[in-house]
Amino acid sequence: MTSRQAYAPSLHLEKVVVVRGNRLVLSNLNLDVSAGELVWVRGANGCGKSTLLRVIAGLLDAYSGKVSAEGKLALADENLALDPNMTVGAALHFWAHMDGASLSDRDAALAAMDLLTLSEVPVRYLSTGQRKRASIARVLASGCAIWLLDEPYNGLDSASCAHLDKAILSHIAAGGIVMLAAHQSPSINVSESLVLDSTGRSL
Ligand SMILES: Nc1ncnc2c1ncn2[C@@H]1O[C@H](COP(=O)(O)OP(=O)(O)OP(=O)(O)O)[C@@H](O)[C@H]1O
Repeated sequence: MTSRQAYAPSLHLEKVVVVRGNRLVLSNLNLDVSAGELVWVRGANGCGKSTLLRVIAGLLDAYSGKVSAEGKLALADENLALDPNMTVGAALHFWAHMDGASLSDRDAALAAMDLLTLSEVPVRYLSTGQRKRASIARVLASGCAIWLLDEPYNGLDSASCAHLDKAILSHIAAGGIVMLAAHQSPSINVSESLVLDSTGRSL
């Protein structure tokens, strides 16, 4: 988290219900997350982990209930929001600029995800793991207080997993919030584990 955040971030979900297609995906979900917390969202395929992050990010509407966030949010999911025809450095700078972040924030994010040597490479040439690292770097460069990371470890080698762990630890130590959806237990300590069951309830 950067010094631009002048107040403590928080997330609050109250009786959130989400319907997708004709299916109840999240059912009466309550959640409170405070500054400095890492929440691991887990559960079986299709239980609603990605849906939850997208609802918090404001990309999907809840059918009912309340979602409120103090602080700016950044989401990294399977959709790579980087222009394939730009270089990695330019694509990340574009988003950092949109988020009100600086070139040095972008450079710090590139360094954190070990992408400096790929800065001049077009996004379309990246391998799967490199694309994932670039997607995470976009969140790191955003300066947002609340990170929503959907399966961020998928496709990463062990060195990149360690880079990501370090970035998450540093973000929560600085008072940020991380919501992390993953099937595997993160190797760093989580503050809370939110387990969704197949009917979208938290266990
Ligand atoms: N666009 C959509 N329209 C209708 N239903 C959808 C849509 N997208 C997802 N769903 C359904 O919503 C449910 C939750 O999907 P979601 O992607 O949130 O699950 P998940 O827990 O992230 O799964 P996984 O572990 O496989 O990534 C699934 O039953 C899925 O089929």
